[in-house]
Order: sequence, then structure tokens, then C-alpha cells
Amino acid sequence: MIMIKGAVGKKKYKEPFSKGIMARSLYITDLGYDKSYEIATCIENKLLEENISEISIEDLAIFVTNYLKNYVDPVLAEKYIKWRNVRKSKEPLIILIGGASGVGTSSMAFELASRLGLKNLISTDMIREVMRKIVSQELSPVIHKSSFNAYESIRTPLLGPDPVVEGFISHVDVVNVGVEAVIERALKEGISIIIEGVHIVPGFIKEDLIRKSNVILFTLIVRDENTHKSRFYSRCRQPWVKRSLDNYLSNFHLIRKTQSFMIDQAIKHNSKIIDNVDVTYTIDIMVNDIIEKYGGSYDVKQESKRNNDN
Ligand SMILES: Nc1ncnc2c1ncn2[C@@H]1O[C@H](COP(=O)(O)OP(=O)(O)OP(=O)(O)O)[C@@H](O)[C@H]1O
Ligand SMILES: O=C(O)[C@@H](CO)OP(=O)(O)O
Repeated sequence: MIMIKGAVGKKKYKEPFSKGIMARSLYITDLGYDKSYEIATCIENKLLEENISEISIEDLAIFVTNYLKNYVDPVLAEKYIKWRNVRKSKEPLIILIGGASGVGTSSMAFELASRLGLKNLISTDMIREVMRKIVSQELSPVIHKSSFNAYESIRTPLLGPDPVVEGFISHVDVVNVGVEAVIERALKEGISIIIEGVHIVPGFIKEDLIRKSNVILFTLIVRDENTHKSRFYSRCRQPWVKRSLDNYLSNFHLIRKTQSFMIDQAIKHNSKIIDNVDVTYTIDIMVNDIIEKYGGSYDVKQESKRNNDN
């Protein structure tokens, strides 16, 4: 059996090498579960071949990086080490995924959480639901509507040419208070989290939060109208889904307007836009962006030197 040596603060511990845990950490490199497990098995065999029965967690990471570099693919080695840097960071990762109704924010957030092994995921619809219990319809009628038809509840005189966009802005502005509270709590507790939904819009979240280096925002869109429309059919196909297909189809032109507004905001604030047509493409872009932004530099020798110095 191969034992892995690690430390939490000054406390040292040992645990047996687990192919499952190793496969999980390789999964980030987009190898897929089966291939990750296969490589984890090869790594275990290689350790045994080299008569390594005990290894520190840092040396294991170097061993894995070199294995990927020499026997699999140097690009994957780089991804692996960069993701490791992200995981070792002292700050939690706050991933915000916005997009108009139906573009796939909840599906992509779930996929991304699974790829990154993140356990915390919340939808802004749920935040809004809690807020609806606290803030009466009289006080804030807009949040008791959908984002795309909130304009029907605007009480103040219209300021611009498009009531739909104005309703959307008022709606997002209120729910954003709850979104910011979740971000602040996650930062305070040190919890990595994904927050997704229509209420994540560039330009609405406080500057001091969005500028933090560990907060990243993606705006998902579906540029093609027919593809976007078909998403409502696929969403309503499951028998347990209670949201009415007709409601989204009859309001589709309003939903598209909210998407156009989100695109304008993302461009204005220099924020990433992803056309969510293909799941693999969307997740790969998000993963690559995250590891490029937070993964630091890829330097195995540096890590090796650090270990020798310790
Ligand atoms: N890249 C994709 N390729 C194919 N289908 C997708 C993709 N992304 C999402 N879908 C499908 O589109 C439908 C709508 O997605 P989802 O429910 O995630 O949207 P949403 O943006 O969360 O909507 P809402 O904000 O209204 O809840 C789902 O059936 C989902 O499986
Ligand atoms: O407000 C909206 O656009 C959607 C987002 O999911 O919510 P609901 O369908 O509950 O109105």
C-alpha cells in the first residue's frame, strides 16, 4: 500500500493512496471520468514500480505532473498544476454565471460544479424566493414578477424608451442585494461557491466585490433565436417540471430583450460572454478562464525546490 503524507497547519497525517481521489483531481483536465481513473491506476502502478511506499502530497503532485507531461499530454500537466494552485489559494473562488431565462445557467453551473468538485451552488431564483417572503408585493412589486415581465409592475414614470429593460433593471437591482449578501458571506467564511441565474448582470454587483481577484463572472447567451427557444421545450420535457412552456414561449420576445441588455452590459464592463451552444465548449471555456486567471504560473521546478527547502 502507498501512504500519502500531508499536513494541516502543524498537524501531520498519513492516508492510503486512493485512485478515486486521484481520478477526481485529474478530472479537471477534461479527461473524462473513465480516462481519469485509468490514468490514476497507471500512476499508482508507476509509484509501485519505483518502490515508492510513502510520498508527501507535494511530491505526489510533482510525480503526477511529470507523469502527465511524459506519458499523456504536457497541456494536461499544465492544467493539472494550475488547478492545484487554484485549490491551494487562501481565498475562496466565487463563480458568477448570468444569462437570460432559458440559456442554460443552471445546467452549466451544475456541470461546472461537478467538473471543479465544488460543493456550493445557489440559484438567484432561490435568493429571490426568500426575498419575496420578506419584501411584500406592495413594497417591491417588481420582484414578485419574472425578470422579463417585471415592467408590468413598474410604478414610477418610465425614464427610457424600453419599459421591458427598465422593468428588468428594477427587478435585478432588488435581487442583487441578496446576491451580494451571499457573495459577502462566502468571502467571509472562505467558501467557494457558484451563483447562477438571470440576476447576475455585469455592472450591477458592487465594484469592491466584482473587482476582487477571486470573483469571476460569465455571461451565458444563446445567440441563435431558434436554439434558445428550443431550450424551453427541452426544459419542460421532464414530467416534474412545473414551469409552463406557454409562459416562456409567449414571452420569448421579452426574454430576448433581456438577453440583448445583458450582452450590452457585458461588453460595456469588459466581461466574458459565452455562446452556450455546446456543453463541452462552455465548460472548457469557463474552466480554462478560471485556471488561467487564478492558476498562477506553471512551474514544477519551483514547487520541487520549495519542497527540498522545507
Ligand atoms: N449547452 C447546452 N446544450 C444543450 N442543451 C442545453 C445546454 N445548456 C442548457 N441546455 C438545456 O436547456 C434547457 C434550459 O436550461 P436551464 O434550465 O439550465 O436554463 P436557465 O438559464 O437556468 O433558465 P432559467 O434562468 O429560466 O431557470 C435545459 O433543458 C437544459 O438541459
Ligand atoms: O425571472 C425569470 O426570468 C426566471 C428566471 O429563472 O424566473 P421565473 O421563471 O421563475 O419567473
